[in-house]
Amino acid sequence: MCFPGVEGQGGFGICIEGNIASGKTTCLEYFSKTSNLEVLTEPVSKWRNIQGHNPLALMYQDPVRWGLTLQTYVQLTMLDRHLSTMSAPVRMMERSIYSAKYIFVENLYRSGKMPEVDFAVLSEWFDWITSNIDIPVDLIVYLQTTPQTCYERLTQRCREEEKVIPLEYLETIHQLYEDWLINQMSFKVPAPVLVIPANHDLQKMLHQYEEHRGKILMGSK
Ligand SMILES: Nc1ncnc2c1ncn2[C@@H]1O[C@H](COP(=O)(O)OP(=O)(O)O)[C@@H](O)[C@H]1O
Ligand SMILES: Cc1cn([C@H]2C[C@H](O)[C@@H](COP(=O)(O)O)O2)c(=O)[nH]c1=O
Repeated sequence: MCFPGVEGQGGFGICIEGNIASGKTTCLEYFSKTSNLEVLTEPVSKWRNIQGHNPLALMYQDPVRWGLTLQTYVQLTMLDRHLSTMSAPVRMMERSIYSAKYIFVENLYRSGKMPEVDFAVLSEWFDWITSNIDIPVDLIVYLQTTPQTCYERLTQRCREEEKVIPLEYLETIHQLYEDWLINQMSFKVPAPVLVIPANHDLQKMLHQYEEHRGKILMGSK
């Protein structure tokens, strides 16, 4: 049994990856003005409100109790994003089901904040999904920042749930991303990776996006 994903729809799928507050949404906003390209932002609003509950806030308050709850919902909503019908030949999506598992679930588990049984359940779900459902990603764009830059941007963005995040948390997430996408020594990387240095100010970032536009969209031609 294998269900078709984006590829089955004949499209080209790009995932924008990076640490919390690295500038992914800003990047997507910029590319959203491109014709024949659809942009799918992360479903954070769903993670902040499922039938009146806020699993994102609960996870930050008590990760041991609520990590599984949040990550189960993240996995479902990411899968839903990957499998949704394409409205343009190129899709640019914020993060992926892969980073949810390889970065955030992995971090909860390794830091001792996710019980082994919760990790086992999530891992079996993830393995089942990725072996039975075609979730093709054609290109990963990694916005590479320092944790310090993200900390400053996160503080400036001031999302209520994230006020408890210390710099060390962003350092750990950063290292997990580097081991996955740069050193390629932790988990299988599902697509070629284009690295864009992303510590620069907004103007320079937009300039870089223009410079990289060809490389990002080329594979879709
Ligand atoms: N290059 C940049 N320089 C300074 N601030 C930025 C830059 N890119 C984004 N920001 C700001 O940083 C915060 C986080 O950016 P955002 O795009 O929401 O990141 P992400 O989607 O990766 O969490 C926002 O307040 C945004 O306006
Ligand atoms: C994918 C994923 C995200 N989160 C958390 C991390 C952040 O607080 C938000 C996402 O915001 P960003 O600015 O787009 O990075 O959600 C999480 O806890 N678990 C996950 O799998």
